[in-house]
Amino acid sequence: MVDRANRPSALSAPKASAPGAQVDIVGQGGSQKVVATLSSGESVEVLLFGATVTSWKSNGGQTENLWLSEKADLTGSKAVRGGIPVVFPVFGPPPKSGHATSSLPQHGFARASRWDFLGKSDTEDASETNSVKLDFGLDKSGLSEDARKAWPLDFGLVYSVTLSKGTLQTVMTVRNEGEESFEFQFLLHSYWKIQDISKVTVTGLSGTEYVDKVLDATTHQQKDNSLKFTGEVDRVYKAIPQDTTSILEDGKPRFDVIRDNVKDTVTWNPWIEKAKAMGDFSPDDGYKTMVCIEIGAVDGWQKLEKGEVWEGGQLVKSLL
Ligand SMILES: O=P(O)(O)OC[C@H]1O[C@@H](O)[C@H](O)[C@@H](O)[C@@H]1O
Repeated sequence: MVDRANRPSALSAPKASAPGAQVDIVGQGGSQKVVATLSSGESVEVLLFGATVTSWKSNGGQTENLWLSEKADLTGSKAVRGGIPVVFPVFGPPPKSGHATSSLPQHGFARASRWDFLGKSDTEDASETNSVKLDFGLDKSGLSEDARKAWPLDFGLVYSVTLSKGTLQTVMTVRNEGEESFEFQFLLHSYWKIQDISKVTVTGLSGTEYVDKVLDATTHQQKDNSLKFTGEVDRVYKAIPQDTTSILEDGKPRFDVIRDNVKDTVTWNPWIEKAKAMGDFSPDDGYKTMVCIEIGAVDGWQKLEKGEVWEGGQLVKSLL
């Protein structure tokens, strides 16, 4: 699925421009975003702040696939509530002490840093003209002073967002550009837009162990092949053997989320009380129309030695 050999190196120049896609940079300051639209109408919007995908429309531009809070801060002051925030280099609250990420905020700095737009390019399949790849880059020089102090390592991230007719691919490349090795976690905190959470089932997790953060933070086993949402869910599924997790509505496939070189997936819905408690979550009953299926590498740590590169991400099919 992902051509590792042809990935751009961290912060390298983009390839030639893509035919058939309109790409614009719109807005000012912290609200600046890249908007790409295919000639067939599908579109994607990526806020430079956090390289957060805030909209993905398929079906000729008719179907919005991402949930975005009505109170999401889109000004570059705060991580976005909705879309696809990028979690790096730590997932959740960092280890209390003794780890290089310990002084970072929850979910790390990537979602709250301004990224560079590196450019648009053709996809790897030259015959597939109706698609466009957008590359975004972040390195040490793009961090706030606080984040740089908390994680003073030399790294280069390239995040590639590829829009095709019925799919969106989002892939991260992490490069160790320093002298010392470092450890990281990575997750794509994707908020999928659905019609009615009471009709949603998630499949493709059976037989997998998960940590239930709502129940008791201990490990359980997913016995059947369908996860339903009848209350708050916050689970970390680890080392999932199969590549695809599917979201069904009313028994009909809605999204296929395909992991690429990552093994873990978080399932999250805040439900009534937690949704109300979040100042930037709106409307209050918005939990009914979203489900987070978040692929990543969060069980333990990925280690990169000097000069090494890691890559992982997702391919998502919108099946409406
Ligand atoms: O409010 P935040 O930092 O965006 O996090 C939202 C949720 O993100 C999920 O990935 C975590 O598993 C939850 O525990 C957390 O509540």
